[in-house]
Amino acid sequence: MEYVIEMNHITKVFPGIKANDDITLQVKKGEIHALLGENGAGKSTLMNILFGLYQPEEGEIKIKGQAVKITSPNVANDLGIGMVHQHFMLVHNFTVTENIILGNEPKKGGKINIEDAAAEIKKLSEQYGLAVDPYAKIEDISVGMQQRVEILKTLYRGAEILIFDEPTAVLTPQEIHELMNIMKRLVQEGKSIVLITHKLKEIMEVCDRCTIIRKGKGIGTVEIQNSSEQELAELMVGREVNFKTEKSDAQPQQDVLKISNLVVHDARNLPAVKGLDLTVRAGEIVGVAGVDGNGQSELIEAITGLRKVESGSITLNQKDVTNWPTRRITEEGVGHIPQDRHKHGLVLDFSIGDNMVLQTYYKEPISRNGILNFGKVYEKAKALIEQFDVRTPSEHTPARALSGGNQQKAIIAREVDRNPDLLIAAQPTRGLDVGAIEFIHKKLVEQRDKGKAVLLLSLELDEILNVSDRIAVIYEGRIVGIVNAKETNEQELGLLMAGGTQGEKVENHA
Ligand SMILES: Nc1ncnc2c1ncn2[C@@H]1O[C@H](COP(=O)(O)OP(=O)(O)OP(=O)(O)O)[C@@H](O)[C@H]1O
Repeated sequence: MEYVIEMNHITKVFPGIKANDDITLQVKKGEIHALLGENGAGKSTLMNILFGLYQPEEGEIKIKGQAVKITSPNVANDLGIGMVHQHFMLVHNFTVTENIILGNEPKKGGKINIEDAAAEIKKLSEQYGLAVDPYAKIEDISVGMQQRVEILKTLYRGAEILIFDEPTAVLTPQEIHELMNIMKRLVQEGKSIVLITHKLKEIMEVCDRCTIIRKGKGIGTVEIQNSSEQELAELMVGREVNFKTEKSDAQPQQDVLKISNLVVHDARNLPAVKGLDLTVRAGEIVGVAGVDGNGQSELIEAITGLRKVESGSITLNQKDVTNWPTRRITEEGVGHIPQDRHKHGLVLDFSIGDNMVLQTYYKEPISRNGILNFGKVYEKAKALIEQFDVRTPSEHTPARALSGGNQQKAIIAREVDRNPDLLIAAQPTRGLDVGAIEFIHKKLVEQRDKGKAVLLLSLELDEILNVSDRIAVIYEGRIVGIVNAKETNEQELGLLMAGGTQGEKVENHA
């Protein structure tokens, strides 16, 4: 059998951790090969080695049977390896074409020839079903289209092997569906794909084989047609995983959050939240379901004091907190697991310990008489790392060096530990592995059972249905329906999310 990629017995050590410990990955030509593992298992490290960003301490790499040394991404490109990163690397005020040819410009008489490039891009986009407008500016196109530009960039450079690093984490369900079709088309046309994803459904849908790694070690490779979601989850985590969150019926009490007729503008100063009403009570989890871009981000930013409220009101425990500064809102009892963990969740250059006390560093017992007690900071951090299973060499490690999923666990640890009256969780499990998702869902339910109010925002309907007690559907900046989670299903929610009207059996608590 011809392998396009052979990574044999790869070992890579970082200070304090063996990120890859004798891992072997063999990818056949024309297959979609999944790389699966818990957060911090070492998937990105292995792919960064393949793309020339890191050098392994041990092991060999063969591309199409030839032993190679991939010393930089340029060498990887020359070997026909392309990488579609999770965080896109595009210049926002350049056009699609300008981005694709950047560093690889076709020249005619010393001048860059944009027309030729655009024609070539059009040809590639038709061949692989990657709809883009070559002359559109990146800042004006959707996230899904930006990703297609990243894919085209690799194809334009002649990639035969494409690495996708959690490509669906940032996409809407519709865009995910399109991406799955694009991947199928790419392999039909002879390309080979390595797909890093935590979503087992996606693996079952498009992949041929799957290599599993656990804590830096290779566990094995399975044929997808002979496997199941349950088996993959168990191989990855090393124990049985429960996909369904166990919980008793909610016992809701008094109103904690009450939002009335709220109007909030977006970054372009256009109305994004347009007269929204919503109540979350102590002892319940309210899920907000909706297609991305219907005012969810602006709603959370308004509640947490990150964005101005134009009109309407937000009350917390009967106190009007509309347009209060963020710190006062936090002190009033709001915890926030933000959507964008890099922008609003962590200071990446601070240690994980320092990040654990971002909102409490100036208070007792972390500080006394204005003096920070580092012993207390690290004692607290150590306890949270242990309790929330944050995989890090130590509490002194900079947040930046943690894997994406472990950064998220650190934020959740900090926010849940403060035991806020209202916990806002926005996409709390994005990028997390199934074992960690199970754990986080349990934590949300625990908060609820302690009599706290939980507001969950998620684009994953599975998550909304699994965790919430009531579900509020947001559409064009308003709550268009509130349903009991036990009495609804994906179809009904999908209809409401698309602006449909609410059926008879819907209760109304807004
Ligand atoms: N540049 C680095 N310096 C130090 N440690 C690192 C570095 N990059 C990764 N690590 C560590 O290596 C381990 C593997 O990380 P890696 O990012 O490969 O995991 P992953 O499987 O991709 O995780 P996730 O699914 O959460 O993205 C982690 O413990 C991480 O903290």
